[in-house]
Amino acid sequence: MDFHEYKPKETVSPQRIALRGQSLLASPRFNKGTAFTRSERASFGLEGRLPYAVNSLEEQCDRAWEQIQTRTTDISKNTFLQSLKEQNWALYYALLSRHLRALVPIIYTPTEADAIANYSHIFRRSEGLFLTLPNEDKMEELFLEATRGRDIDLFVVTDAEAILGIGDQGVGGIWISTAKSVIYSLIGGLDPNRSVSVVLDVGTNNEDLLNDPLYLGWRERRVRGDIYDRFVDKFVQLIRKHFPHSLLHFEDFGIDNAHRLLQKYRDTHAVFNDDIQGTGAVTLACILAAIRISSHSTEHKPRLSDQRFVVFGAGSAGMGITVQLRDAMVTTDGISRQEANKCFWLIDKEGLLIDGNGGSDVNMRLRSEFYRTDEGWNQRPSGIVTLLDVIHRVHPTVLIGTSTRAGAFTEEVVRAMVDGLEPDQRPIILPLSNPSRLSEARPEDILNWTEGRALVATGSPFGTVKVNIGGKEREFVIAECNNALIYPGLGFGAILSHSRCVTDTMLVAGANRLAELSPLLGEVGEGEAQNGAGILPDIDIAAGINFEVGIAVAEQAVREGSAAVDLRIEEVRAKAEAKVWVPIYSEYIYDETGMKD
Ligand SMILES: NC(=O)c1ccc[n+]([C@@H]2O[C@H](COP(=O)([O-])OP(=O)(O)OC[C@H]3O[C@@H](n4cnc5c(N)ncnc54)[C@H](O)[C@@H]3O)[C@@H](O)[C@H]2O)c1
Ligand SMILES: O=C(O)C[C@H](O)C(=O)O
Ligand SMILES: [Mn+2]
Repeated sequence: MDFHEYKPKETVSPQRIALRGQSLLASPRFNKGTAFTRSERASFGLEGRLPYAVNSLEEQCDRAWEQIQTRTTDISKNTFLQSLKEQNWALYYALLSRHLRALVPIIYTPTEADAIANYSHIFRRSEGLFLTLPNEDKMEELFLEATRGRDIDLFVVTDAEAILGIGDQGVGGIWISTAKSVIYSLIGGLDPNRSVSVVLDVGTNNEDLLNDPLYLGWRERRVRGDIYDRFVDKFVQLIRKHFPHSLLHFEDFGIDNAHRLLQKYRDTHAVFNDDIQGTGAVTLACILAAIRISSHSTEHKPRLSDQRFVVFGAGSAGMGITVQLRDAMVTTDGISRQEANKCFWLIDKEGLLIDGNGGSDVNMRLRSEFYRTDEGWNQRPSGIVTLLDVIHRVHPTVLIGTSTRAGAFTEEVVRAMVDGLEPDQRPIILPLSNPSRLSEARPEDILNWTEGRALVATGSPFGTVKVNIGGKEREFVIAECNNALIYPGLGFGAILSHSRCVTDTMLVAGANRLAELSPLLGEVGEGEAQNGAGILPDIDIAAGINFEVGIAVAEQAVREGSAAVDLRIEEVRAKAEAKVWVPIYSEYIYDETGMKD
C-alpha cells in the first residue's frame, strides 16, 4: 500500500446555505474567500465584496504558502495559521495537508508549547469552550450554546495542569485542546464542525500567570478535592446526556487526576486519556516494530517479554507506557502479570523505584507493582539508585524517557547501554519528552555515540539526521513516537463504531496495525532493517496510516461487542470511507432554511 497516494475523496455533495454577504465571509466553516464561483457570488451577495478573479483551492494554498514563508519565526507562523483557521477551514486544512511535515510542528508540538505559554499576550480571538469554575451554575447553558444545532462526535478537554512538559498553563491550555482537535481532522478525518475543544478553568498554580496583569484566566489558585470533582463530573454528565455516542478525550491533566478520571469514567462512556493510553499505544507500536529488527540472534519471533525495559520518568506517560507494554506481554506472550512486571525498571526523581518511595496516590498504586524489592538494591549505602547504576547492572534493551529532564540520556548512559548488549543487538532508545528542548537526548548524539546502532524515535519532530560513521556520512530518519501518530485513528475507530467505551483490546488492535505499517519492516521483509528508515511511519503519510488504524479499532469494537451501532465487520471500511472529512469546497446553493453555522 502506498500511503503517499492516499486520497479519501474528491467531491462532496452540494450544500444548502442560509448565510449571505459579510456573514458568509465571516464564517470559517463556509467561507471560500476568492474561491467563490461567479454564480455563487451572484446568489450570495458577494460580487462587490471580493476582487474579481476566481481562484481554485490550489491557488489559494499557493498564496497562503507564499505568505507563510515571509514569516521568519515559528511562533509568527503559528499566529498566521491560527488566523487562517479563523477565516477559512477548508483552506487552512488543505494548506496543512499539503505541507504536513513542515506545518504540523508549527501548529502542534513543539511550537504550540510556546503559543500556550504566551497565550494571554498573543491572544487575538477566542476559540473553543471555556468552562470556568465561577460559572459552574450556568454550565449546561454555556454547553448547549456552544453545541447548539450540531452533532458532536468528539470533545477534547484539558484542565491545563500538565501541558506537555511545561506544566500548569491555566486558561492557555485551551490551545492544547484546539491543537489536538485539529490533528483529529487533519490526520484522523473527523469533521471539524463535529468536535468541541474545551478548557476547564479551575484556576492555576503558575505564579507567573497569577502575577501577570494580562492573564486571561480565572485568577485564583487551582481548586482541588470535592469542588474540582463536582465540576468535572458536571461536565462529563452533560456529555453523557446530550452526546452519548461521542468520544471524550482527556489531555494534559495533572498526573493524579489523569489516572483517577480515566478509571472513574472509562466504563460508562467512551473516554480516552491521550497521555496515558495514546502514548502507551504509540510506544507499544514503536517497540513492537523495533524488536523485529533489534536482535538478529534470537531464534524465535522476538517477544516483548524478552526485553528489559528502563522507563525514566514514571508519571502519566511513563506509567501509561509501562502498563500498556505489560498488558500486551500478558496477552501475547502468555506469561503471568507478575512475570511481565519483572521486565521493567522504573526510575523517577528519587532514583530506581525499589519500594514504597514517592508518587501521588493513584500513581503510587500503579507503580507499586513494579517495585524492584527483589534484587537487593536497597542494600546500597547511598540509598539512591541512578539511571547509570541501573544500566550497568540490568543491561536494558529498551530505554524510554518521559521525565521532562532534558539531556538525561548522557553519552555515558548511552555508551553504557550499548556496552551491556550483545554485539549484534541494537539498543532501542526513545527520548519522548516534549517539546524538543526537553528531549532526554538529541537523536544525532545518540546515533553518534552508538555509531548508528541505536534505534531511535522521539516525542518531538527531529526530521532526518546525518551521522558520520567510519568516515561515511549516513542519514537516519528519526520517527516521531508521538501520540498524534495514533490517537486520531483510535478516536476515529471509536467514533465510527459508536463504541460504548474505549477498551484495552481496541487500543492494542490499533497499536498492532500501526506496528505492521512500520517503514522498518514491509519492503525488505522481516528481520532486516531498511537502512536508516524511521521506526514509525512519517507524519506526511499519517492520514492514510491512521485510516488503517481506525479501521482496525472499529473492527475490534464490532468483534468484541463494544460497538453501539448495528455494523458488520465487512461494512467497516466502506463506512469509514464515507465518514472521512476532507478539506475541499462543495458547491453552495442559497436556501433560507439551509445551514447558518
Ligand atoms: N511522545 C509522546 O507522545 C508523549 C506523550 C505524553 C507525554 N509526553 C511527554 O512526557 C513528559 C512527561 O509527561 P507526563 O504527562 O508523563 O508528565 P508527569 O508529570 O505525569 O510525569 C513526569 C514524571 O517524570 C518525573 N521526573 C521529573 N524530573 C525527573 C528526573 N530528573 N529524573 C527522573 N524523573 C523525573 C516526575 O517526577 C514525574 O513522575 C512530558 O515532556 C510530555 O511532553 C510525550
Ligand atoms: O502533545 C504532544 O505532543 C504529545 C503529548 O500529548 C504530550 O503531552 O507531550
Ligand atoms: Mn499531552
